[in-house]
This record gives sequence, C-alpha cells and structure tokens, in this order.
Amino acid sequence: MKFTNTYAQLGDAFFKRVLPLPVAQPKLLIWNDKLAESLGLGAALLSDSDLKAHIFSGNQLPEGAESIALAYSGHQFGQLNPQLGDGRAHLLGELMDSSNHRVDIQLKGSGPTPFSRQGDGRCALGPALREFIMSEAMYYLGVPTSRCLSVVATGETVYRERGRPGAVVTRVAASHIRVGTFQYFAIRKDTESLRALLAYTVERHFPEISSDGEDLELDFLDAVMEKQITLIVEWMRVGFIHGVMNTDNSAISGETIDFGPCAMMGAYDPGTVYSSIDTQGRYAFGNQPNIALWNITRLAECLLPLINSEQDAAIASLEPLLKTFTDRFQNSYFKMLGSKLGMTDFALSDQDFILELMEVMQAKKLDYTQTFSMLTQSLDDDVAAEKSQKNLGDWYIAWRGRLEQSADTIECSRLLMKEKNPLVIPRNHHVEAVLKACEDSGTAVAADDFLSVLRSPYFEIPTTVNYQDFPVDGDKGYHTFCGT
Ligand SMILES: Nc1ncnc2c1ncn2[C@@H]1O[C@H](COP(=O)(O)OP(=O)(O)OP(=O)(O)O)[C@@H](O)[C@H]1O
Ligand SMILES: [Mg+2]
Repeated sequence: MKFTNTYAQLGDAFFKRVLPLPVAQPKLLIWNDKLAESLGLGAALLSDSDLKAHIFSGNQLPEGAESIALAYSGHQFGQLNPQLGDGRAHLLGELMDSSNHRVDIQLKGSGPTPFSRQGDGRCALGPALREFIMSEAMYYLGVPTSRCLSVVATGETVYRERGRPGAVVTRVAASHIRVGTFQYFAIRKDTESLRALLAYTVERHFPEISSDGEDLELDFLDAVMEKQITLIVEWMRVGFIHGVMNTDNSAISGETIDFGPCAMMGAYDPGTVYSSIDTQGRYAFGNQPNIALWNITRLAECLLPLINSEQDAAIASLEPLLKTFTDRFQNSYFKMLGSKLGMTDFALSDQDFILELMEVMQAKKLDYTQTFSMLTQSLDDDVAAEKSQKNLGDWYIAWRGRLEQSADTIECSRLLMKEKNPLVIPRNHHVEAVLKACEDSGTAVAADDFLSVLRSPYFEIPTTVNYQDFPVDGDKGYHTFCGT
C-alpha cells in the first residue's frame, strides 16, 4: 500500500493526530475482493488473513499511514453542534485506485479520539456489517457511494443497551470532507483555513474549476449542488432513505456516506420514515431534496466571508444560484422517473402523467421496486402485463399507448427500464435477518449469500428470488437506530 497523506498536509487545525486503540482479538469477518483489487493492495497482504485483521482493526499501522481524526461540525436535525469530528474513526491516508482517483482509507470503530465526547469510540458488529452490505448494494445499483473494504470483529464487547460484539469497518471514500467540515472553520471565523479547505476540495473533487475571485466560490457551490442533485435523484430512483442527512453526513464529493439509520422504502409513500429518532419526518423519503437544499444553503453561508467582506453583497451574489436548485432538481427527478418508465423521449410534458402513477402507487400502497420491475417485465410478458394492469388500471393502458407513440422501439424502452429498475434491493427485513444470522453465528456466511444477489441487482441469479419479497406486514413498525 502506497499511502499519501495530502489531507494531513493541510495543517493541525484540520485534525488531531491519534492512533487507533488496539483490539483484543481481531478476526477478519468479511473482505471486499473487488474493491481490494481496484486499490492494488499487495499480494503479501491479500494472502494473509491475520495481517488483514491486524491492519484493518487498527492493531498495526500500515507503512506510510498517518493516523488522524478529522475535525468537523454539523447541524444535527437542524441544531448546530460546533464540535463533532471523528469520534470513532481514524483516517489512515489516501491510496490511488485503478482509475487513478485518490480515495481515503478510514477505520471506523477504531477507538476514542479527542472528538469522542461521551462516546466509547467503538462500533458494534451489526452496524459495521450493515454499512458494508448497504454501501455495496448501493454501489452495484449504480448510486454514488463510499464503500467498505472489510469488517474485522474485535473480540471485545461494546455496550448498546446490552452487550454486543464489536467490530471495525474500513471505509473507502472519495474523501471525508463534509458540509460540516466547512462549518467547522466558518463557525470559528477561521477564514484562512476555510480558504485552504476550499482550494484543497476544488483540486481534489472539482479540478475542472479554474476560476478565481468570487467565481471560484460560485462555481464550487454550483458543482456541489449538481452532485447533490444527482445523488438524491439516484437515492430516489432505488427507494433509498438515508435517515440522517445532517450536514456532517453530507459529503462534498457527492457520495452516500454514513449508513447509520438508512432503510429502503417498500410501499411507495413520500412520507416514509424508519429512523426511531426522526419523529418529525425531517429526513422522510420525499423530503430528501428539501434537506439537500437546506444543507447546501448551510454550505453557502460558510462561503460568504470568502466572497465578500460585505455580507449583504455576498448573499446577493449567492442567492440566484441557490434559487436554481428547485428547477434543476425537478428536471432531473422527472427525467429519472421517465427513464424508469422507458420514456426514451421523455419531455417535461410527461410530468403530470408520471405524477398520476405516483398517486395510484401511494393510494394503493404498491411496492415501489416491484411496481417498476413488473412494468419492465410487462413489455414482453403477458402475466406481468395483466398484473400491472390489475394494479394500475387505466394508467397502465395509457402508459402502453404513450410508449407506442415514441419514435423509438418498445425494445429500446425495455432496455432502458432494465437498466433503471432493479429486480432486488436490500430490503429492510432481509438486512435485519442477515445481520442477526451473522451476529449469532459469528461469521459472515449469511452476508456473503445476500451480497452475491445484491451485486447483481439488474440481472437475476438463481438466489435472487430469495430476497425479492416485501415483508408481510409492509415494514409496519420497522425502526432503525442512530449512533451505533
Ligand atoms: N461510539 C462513538 N464514540 C465516539 N463518537 C461517536 C460514537 N458514535 C458516534 N460518534 C460521533 O458522533 C457524531 C455523529 O455520529 P454519526 O452516527 O453521524 O457518525 P458516525 O456513524 O460515527 O460516522 P460517519 O459519519 O463517519 O459515518 C460523529 O462525530 C461521530 O464521530
Ligand atoms: Mg456521521
């Protein structure tokens, strides 16, 4: 592993140097071969499970790593917390992947840091495996996401209401720069660090931006906005509910990060919330675009002092850009839904027709994934066509008519739909059952089985059918938990 440490070069204001706290009995539970391959990890490491367990539990620091905990702030459920930071994570450094992109290698659950506050710095096995499974599913669904290289069981107990097995998960991400990272310096009125962070972030994530002066901040915000729009539209394409879109869980790179209380929507309902602490539905499925804009607005506020020392003038130059969000999001969102419906020639005039489908789905509590999957199949399968028509009534007939009008063939529509509509997603009840099986057995056998299906979401494999069903109770009473 050839680590670089460009983030560590930003200076002491950005992080604290701290080593992972060694664990009692590291045991490699799950390893991501494909990801490891793309990182070009050496043969000596790849063939040695004990070495992997030692390195990716934090017991042994790999050569060239500079273990640091990153400083950041964040709005949590709308409340500003000026002092968060990696309270249970250690950034080892960066590697170049096979596409020559710089990625962070970070341990999570690897012990306390100066940012731990009341926390123990640890992570339970269930949430660690959950992050591995969910991020892998998202990656193969085609959604921008951080990924996991490994989960190592620590042989130690962590206490979360009751004792649970502990684990360290290794995360690979485009970076760990969050909206909250900018907030950390903005709150402290540390304009110099803010400027350095902006320059670093632009170079790392948006090298195409070459502007300077006020245009730099505007172009940066515009680029972040575009990535956030793509991200949320992609989440909504597959029915993903992040669950805790705090500004500290919003990565500037536009990747999905922090899978704490995330869940997948079953029956279509924009108000769907599973997180036990989200009592107001702030992070409900259909509210995710509003929150993305809210978070981007917090980022914009951080940039004000860089744009103009006169705050009113700075606000005036940012406001028109922020106002573009809603139209840009809507265009991108409906285009995505059009593609899920095989509209190769989608036009804005299709929006009302698409909304009619959403209303039928919501009124009849139809499963989001299965409805689109069935529509895809209905183009060349009479049984699926009959079922779709039974569920959707006249709308189905109108939709077939709409596709017939297109200059492209039905085959083009079918191919587009097959690309956009997964056959299988990591459904909540299967995720929970798999996590329980892994925890009970102390192995990742159940996770491996599940992952083989999740890694092929658009093509059926013999075991796909085991994971496609929606729960009998429609996920009623299902709750996810934060901070685990
Ligand atoms: N067990 C813990 N010990 C110490 N700090 C913790 C612990 N759990 C969470 N934190 C800290 O609380 C804050 C919010 O936690 P949150 O659950 O959003 O993040 P996380 O899952 O720990 O990490 P990430 O956002 O990097 O995925 C973060 O600063 C995090 O480091
Ligand atoms: Mg977090």
